[in-house]
Amino acid sequence: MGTVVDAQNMKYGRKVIVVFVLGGPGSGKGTQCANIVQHFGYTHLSAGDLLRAEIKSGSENGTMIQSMIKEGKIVPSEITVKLLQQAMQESGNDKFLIDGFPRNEENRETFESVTGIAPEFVLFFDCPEEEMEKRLLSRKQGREDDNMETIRKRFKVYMESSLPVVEYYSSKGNVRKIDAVKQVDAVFEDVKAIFNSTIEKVAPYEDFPTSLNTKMP
Ligand SMILES: Nc1ncnc2c1ncn2[C@@H]1O[C@H](COP(=O)(O)OP(=O)(O)O)[C@@H](O)[C@H]1O
Ligand SMILES: Nc1ccn([C@@H]2O[C@H](COP(=O)(O)OP(=O)(O)O)[C@@H](O)[C@H]2O)c(=O)n1
Ligand SMILES: [Mg+2]
Repeated sequence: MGTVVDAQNMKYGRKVIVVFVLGGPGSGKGTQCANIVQHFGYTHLSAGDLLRAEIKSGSENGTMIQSMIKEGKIVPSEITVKLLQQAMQESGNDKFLIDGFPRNEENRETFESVTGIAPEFVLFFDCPEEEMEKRLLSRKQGREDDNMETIRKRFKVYMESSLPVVEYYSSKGNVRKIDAVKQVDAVFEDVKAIFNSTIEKVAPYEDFPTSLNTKMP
């Protein structure tokens, strides 16, 4: 029998592992998530990417989401949690990196109450604002929010609304903090050490390639 946490995290007939990946805009969340996927077999779900896909799909909420992103505001949790839940269900995987979420208390509470899932831990990329600003201004992904005016607003929202979420998990001893100002490879060395020591004691992804796309009975 599982522990209380196991029972809470039982979803779709299997135990679900969620790692929240947090850090300021431009701290390197997406970059490191791509590396973690390769090495540890997680499914990467970026809340921002899901919201941008929702805009592109022409959904009824698209216009509202687009204007909120342009203003650096946090989209109502009801929308974001629904998109995350759908993506988790469709993935067929049971290990998720949830990137850029929860970004405020409302995100955190809604996810917790709707899914009943508690994160295994929070991976927190700690990076000075001037480095994040430099990275965002040279990120060439054609994003409407990577301009100085919106970046300032995003930094303000990050300080006022997102950092308190990190503090919440920190007070529960559930945050793994990474020095994100280093080069990509050096950051990944630190990330790997965390995943190797925290979760992957059992076996690395490469040893069980067939287990990933099958739903457990
Ligand atoms: N450690 C790093 N050093 C320098 N540039 C980085 C580093 N990590 C990511 N980048 C670059 O900075 C930009 C923002 O990275 P990204 O992973 O998109 O951050 P986030 O998802 O946190 O906003 C991208 O252009 C990326 O290539
Ligand atoms: N949980 C979330 C995540 C992102 N977003 C919106 O999407 C924008 C971009 O988020 P992102 O995670 O892709 O941005 P980065 O931190 O990767 O630069 C945010 O500034 C918010 O406007 C949101 O409303 N709620
Ligand atoms: Mg990102």
